[in-house]
Amino acid sequence: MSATIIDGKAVAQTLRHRVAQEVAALDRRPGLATILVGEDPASAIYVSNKRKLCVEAGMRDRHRLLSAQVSQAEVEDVIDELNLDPEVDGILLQLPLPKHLDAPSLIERIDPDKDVDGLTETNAGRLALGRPGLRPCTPSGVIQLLDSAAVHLEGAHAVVVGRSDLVGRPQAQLLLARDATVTVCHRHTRDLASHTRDADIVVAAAGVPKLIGAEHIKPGATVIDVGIHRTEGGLCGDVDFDAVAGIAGHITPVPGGVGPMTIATLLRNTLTAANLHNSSHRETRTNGSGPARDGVAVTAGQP
Ligand SMILES: NC(=O)C1=CN([C@@H]2O[C@H](COP(=O)(O)OP(=O)(O)OC[C@H]3O[C@@H](n4cnc5c(N)ncnc54)[C@H](OP(=O)(O)O)[C@@H]3O)[C@@H](O)[C@H]2O)C=CC1
Ligand SMILES: Nc1nc(=O)c2c([nH]1)NC[C@@H]1CN(c3ccc(C(=O)N[C@@H](CCC(=O)O)C(=O)O)cc3)C=[N+]21
Repeated sequence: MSATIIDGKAVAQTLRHRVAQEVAALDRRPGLATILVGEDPASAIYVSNKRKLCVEAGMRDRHRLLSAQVSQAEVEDVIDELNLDPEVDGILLQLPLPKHLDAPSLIERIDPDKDVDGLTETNAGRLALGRPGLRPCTPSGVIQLLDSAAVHLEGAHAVVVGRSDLVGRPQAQLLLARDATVTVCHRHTRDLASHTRDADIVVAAAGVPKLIGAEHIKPGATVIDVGIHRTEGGLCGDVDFDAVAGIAGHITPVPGGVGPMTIATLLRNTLTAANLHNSSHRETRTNGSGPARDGVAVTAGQP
């Protein structure tokens, strides 16, 4: 094995520690609300991890567990209530939702300034236009991992495998915002390996176990594995780690790579949202002009 392993667990811990320090200095504790519909065991584990780390960072934890049979209107009511709750700064609607629910319209119902997943049309639009806003946690965490390993992004050829709303598409936009030359691959891509083999950076987010093998990677390239699969042999990603680690320059493991960064970034986004709410509250008190609605105080190029 020649690749340097990017330790997502360690980078995530550093970020969570930084968030906790900032939270401790605030007058008001930021609050994160998680909504879980149904009993999918993997989703339940993710949400409980998010809640545990939220409390560890000194934030307020709100949780709504809804039955798998809940109606669209009932979920809408929960979102409306959390949108109005001044103690809630961030709302996370865990995906996927049961098939009878209309996920896009529920996501769209979340107040964009509480949308810590960065999935509303407003925040997706802000990202597409390079404006400040809340960014999706996983792709934003990937950028932070690349930065932690001092991987050069400007002018690099980055190939993103996948174009989902949650990962691939925002990942491509974040890399573009950092001046990478970006190729996006998907199910209709002909000859995937011909694209990835040319890449300085490959971000694998296809949801296919061990899709990316040695034949897909240029020697010395950076390989980021977003995929997570539970198999009989334990967790694995979209990358065949053992095969690729012999060729890549940098590689993220599964577990211990992107996953922990997703949660740490969720906490950072909740802090960002709280700072926004605190400053708009102050403005309301001082000049009575109402809450600032012009976006979130982070710079456009940041993850
Ligand atoms: N570590 C973490 O924090 C997170 C991990 N994940 C994991 O990441 C993976 C991707 O998640 P998500 O984006 O939500 O998944 P989706 O299923 O929503 O999207 C998968 C994307 O990959 C593309 N794709 C599928 N098969 C291939 C293929 N053979 N070649 C090229 N492209 C392909 C699809 O193309 P098309 O659009 O044409 O259908 C689609 O755009 C999953 O394993 C998921 O569990 C997800 C979120 C967070
Ligand atoms: N609205 C929404 N936002 C999400 O961000 C979201 C979602 N829905 N639905 C599901 C995916 C998946 N996801 C993960 C989060 C943490 C780990 C994680 O911490 N993984 C650990 C391992 C944990 C384990 O043992 O499974 C690791 O990779 O080291 C993985 C995956 C967030 N997602």
